[in-house]
This record gives sequence, C-alpha cells and structure tokens, in this order.
Amino acid sequence: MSIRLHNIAKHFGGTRALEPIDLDIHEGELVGLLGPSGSGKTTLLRIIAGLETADRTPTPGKILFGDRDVSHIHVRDRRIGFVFQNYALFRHMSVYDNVAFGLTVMPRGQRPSRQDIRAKVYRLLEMVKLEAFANRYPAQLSGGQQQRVSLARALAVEPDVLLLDEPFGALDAKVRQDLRRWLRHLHDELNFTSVFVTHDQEEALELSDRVVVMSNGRIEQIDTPETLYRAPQNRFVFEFLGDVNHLEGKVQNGTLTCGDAHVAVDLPDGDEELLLRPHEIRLAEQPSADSHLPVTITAISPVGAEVRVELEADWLARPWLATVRHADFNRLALKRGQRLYAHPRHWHRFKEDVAVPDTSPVGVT
Ligand SMILES: Nc1ncnc2c1ncn2[C@@H]1O[C@H](COP(=O)(O)OP(=O)(O)OP(=O)(O)O)[C@@H](O)[C@H]1O
Repeated sequence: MSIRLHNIAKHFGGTRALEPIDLDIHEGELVGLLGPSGSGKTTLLRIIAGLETADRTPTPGKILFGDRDVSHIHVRDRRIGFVFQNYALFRHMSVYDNVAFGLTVMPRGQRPSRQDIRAKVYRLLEMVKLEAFANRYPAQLSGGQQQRVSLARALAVEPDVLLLDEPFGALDAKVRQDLRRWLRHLHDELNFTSVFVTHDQEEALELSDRVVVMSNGRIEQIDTPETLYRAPQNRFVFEFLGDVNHLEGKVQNGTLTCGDAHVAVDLPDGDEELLLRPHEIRLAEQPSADSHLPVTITAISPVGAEVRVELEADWLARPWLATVRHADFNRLALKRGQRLYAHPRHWHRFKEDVAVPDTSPVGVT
C-alpha cells in the first residue's frame, strides 16, 4: 500500500509543528523519519495514522493510501498497525491474548474462528520466537520481548501500513540491534509498508529503504541511506548524519591558514569553513608539502571496528575526532599526549547551507 501526503501542515495553537509537506512512500517500503527532538516526526506519523488532524486552512492537505483518500477516515478504519516506544501492551492479558486482541474485537462478520485465531497467533509468536511465552504476562518479559509481542500484535490484523514511533528507544544497544533485524526481516517477509520514527541516525541508516530527514517541521532531504551519506543536500543533513570536524580559516593564494596550521586548497581567497568526517583524517608523524596541521592526542577509544582518537590543537576551537584502522593504530603506536600531523583525505563545504559540489580531496593519500 503506497502512502501519499500532499500539502500536509500542522499548527498547535501558535506553534508550527509542520510546514506544508509532500511525501510519497512506495508500496512495500520501509521508511525512517529522522530528525532532532521537536522536528515534527511524531506529528507527521500521527497525522498519517489519523490520530492527529492536519491543518484545514489555508488549504486542506490530502492523505492517500493507494488510491483511497483517507484524509477524513477514522484511525480505526485506516488498516494501520502501531508499535510505540512504551510497549503499550495490556498488562492484565497474557501474551497470547495481547496478540489475539485485534482479531477478537473484529465485527462478527469479519472475525476469524477461534481455531483460525489460535493458528494465526501461534504463527506470529513463532515468527518473533516467543511461542514458548504465550501464557506469560507482559510484566514477566524483558523489554525486548515485550516489544516483539507489540510487533506481533500490530501485525495480527494484517495492516496495510505499519507505523512505529521510536519502537526501540527504551531498549539497550544490543537488544535494539536484534530488534532492528527482526523488523527488517518481518517487513521483507510480510511485505507491508512501514514508517518509523527515530532520532538515532545509525538506526535510520541501517534499517530504512529511504530516510526522511526532518528539522523544524521541514523535510530537509529524502533519499536512500547511501545517497544521504554520500551526497547530503545541505549542511544540516551532513552534520546530523555523523560526527563532523570543523576547520575554519582564511584562504589566500590557495592556502587556508588557521593559527600555525595551514593546508593547500583549490579555493578563492576569503573566509572558509571546511567540514571533515572522522574517517577523512589521516594521521602521520610528519607534515606534508600540502598540509601542516599539528595536533595532540587527548583521548583514545579502541572499542569497535576502528580506533577513535580525539585530537586537540591551539588552532582548533573544538577538538577533532579521527577514526584510525587498528593496523594503523598499532603501526603508529598511538598514545595520549603524542604529537602528530593530521592530513585531510577529503573535505566538504557548504555555502548558505547548500552543498557546494566541489567537495575536494586534498593531497590524496
Ligand atoms: N499536542 C501538542 N500541543 C502543542 N504542541 C505540540 C503538541 N505536539 C507536538 N507539539 C509541538 O510540535 C513540534 C513538533 O513536535 P513532535 O513531537 O512532532 O516532534 P518530534 O520530532 O517527534 O520530537 P521528539 O523526538 O522529541 O518526539 C514541537 O515544537 C512540539 O513542541
């Protein structure tokens, strides 16, 4: 089921929560709404659900599910499944009854038989690997297990659209990771259309077919995770999607200078600010003909696929973060207090908030 939003805006009294928004979500897509707190993600999700109404003035918006105009259709008739952050399970009901709930309250004509309900509930519990927990109560389950029950319960009524509001927000990192895999797997297997809200960049990039990046009630960019990361349309998207190091200085005759640091750049004279991702910084014992950026290591975190190294210098307003491969870390025998030189592999620049296409390599290494 595709979802099409046209001219959807929302004010709460004098507060504008959403600017007029157009958004097309394709059938079978898993789309993440990503943005900082207050950017309008939940409001947009609730409007898609029918839990909130969009502004009717100055011009009313439209919401289509497939060819069906659901703008004025009640939430209960939109064929939607919900998963919320706080599990929202019925605490006095067993796992089985929670998952069966949506089926047992269907109107008599549509309600499946008791045997069919039982078969379906067990099939769903099997999918989320909780068939052995059917008789337990929510309080007897971990947070991750409760959220899997929520997922099974939402899917029991075979919704056209699954909406998830920070579904894994309250869980620890490892459980979040597992649940992401569950959701992706169920989504692909059952082939519904899903929209989920998150403020976690990694979660959005890992899980989504496409990500909608929002700020201040606006859509900043809609793209696949790869395109978003590789080709951010503006500075907000670039900065929101990962760690960023800043290099501010004055360019003169092809050299950007900042205190006692300088680097060759192919840019016109004037003030400049270059942005670099942590993996775009190489560390070496010597400066090069193209760059002279002396730094001191102030912290090292060797956990993960790469080593995270924090760098400080008099010419830097804020410390830099560089990521180094373990092999290079060992080769350079990095330690706190060590003085080195940073070499930009690549940098980005944004003028008036718009990406300037000539993001360039410097002294490629
Ligand atoms: N019921 C409400 N009454 C008044 N203002 C509201 C209401 N709901 C949301 N807002 C305001 O609308 C804006 C968008 O809120 P929304 O909850 O959609 O953001 P969000 O991106 O989901 O944030 P978070 O990640 O913190 O949940 C905020 O400025 C918020 O204060």
